[in-house]
Amino acid sequence: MMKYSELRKSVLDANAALYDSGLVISTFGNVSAIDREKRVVAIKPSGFSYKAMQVADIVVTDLDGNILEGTLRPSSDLDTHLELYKSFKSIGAVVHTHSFFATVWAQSGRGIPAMGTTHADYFNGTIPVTRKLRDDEIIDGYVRNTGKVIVEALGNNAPLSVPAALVNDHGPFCWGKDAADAVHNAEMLEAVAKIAFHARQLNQDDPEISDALLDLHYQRKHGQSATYGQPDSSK
Ligand SMILES: O=C(CO)[C@@H](O)[C@@H](O)COP(=O)(O)O
Repeated sequence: MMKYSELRKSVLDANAALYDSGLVISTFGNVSAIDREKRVVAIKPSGFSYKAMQVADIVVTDLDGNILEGTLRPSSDLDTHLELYKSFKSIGAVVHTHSFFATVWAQSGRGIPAMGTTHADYFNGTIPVTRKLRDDEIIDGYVRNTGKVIVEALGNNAPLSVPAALVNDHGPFCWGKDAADAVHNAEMLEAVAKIAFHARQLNQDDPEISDALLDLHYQRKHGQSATYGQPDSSK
């Protein structure tokens, strides 16, 4: 009997959605989600085929990483996911990918500046890149402190206002209020990373958008629930 079947199913579905998005190849990347009331996290098993994954393969741990349900080894990024949940109280899920353009920015050691409204619709400012992790932070077969450098890089930004960071030498981590939101943010990150890469190729001096335009797009949003001008029913 699986005690955390609903959480595990939501994480299985999000990992499947991540694979279907094309943002991950092979077994790169991972998705987890947290149940803050039960104080548990469900995460993808390490190195496991997305196509073959079943609910019973999703690993459940406590917030210290102790396995509570599941027989497989949890993702090698579990410590990073747990650190983000402990530091960012407003998030419900974490996604890691090696998506092409976001990873290009991460490996270049540069954050993605807000150069257009597409960026501003989802990220309220520069998407930060972390410092490089040092060789002495490689301990017992793991790169430690990845979560710590993400939290440092985000600085004073509210986690859900800039729901992504680029880990230097590695790749992007994204998060959201739930697993579907986190996967969507990973998709938007890759779209924005690709636009910014090519914009910079055309114009090295491409300035960032104004604070006013950033604020308009980030705060206003768009769509039926947007807060700008009400539909003119008189037309
Ligand atoms: O970079 C790697 C593996 O080399 C990890 O960040 C990730 O992409 C995949 O690791 P897991 O399969 O989740 O353990």
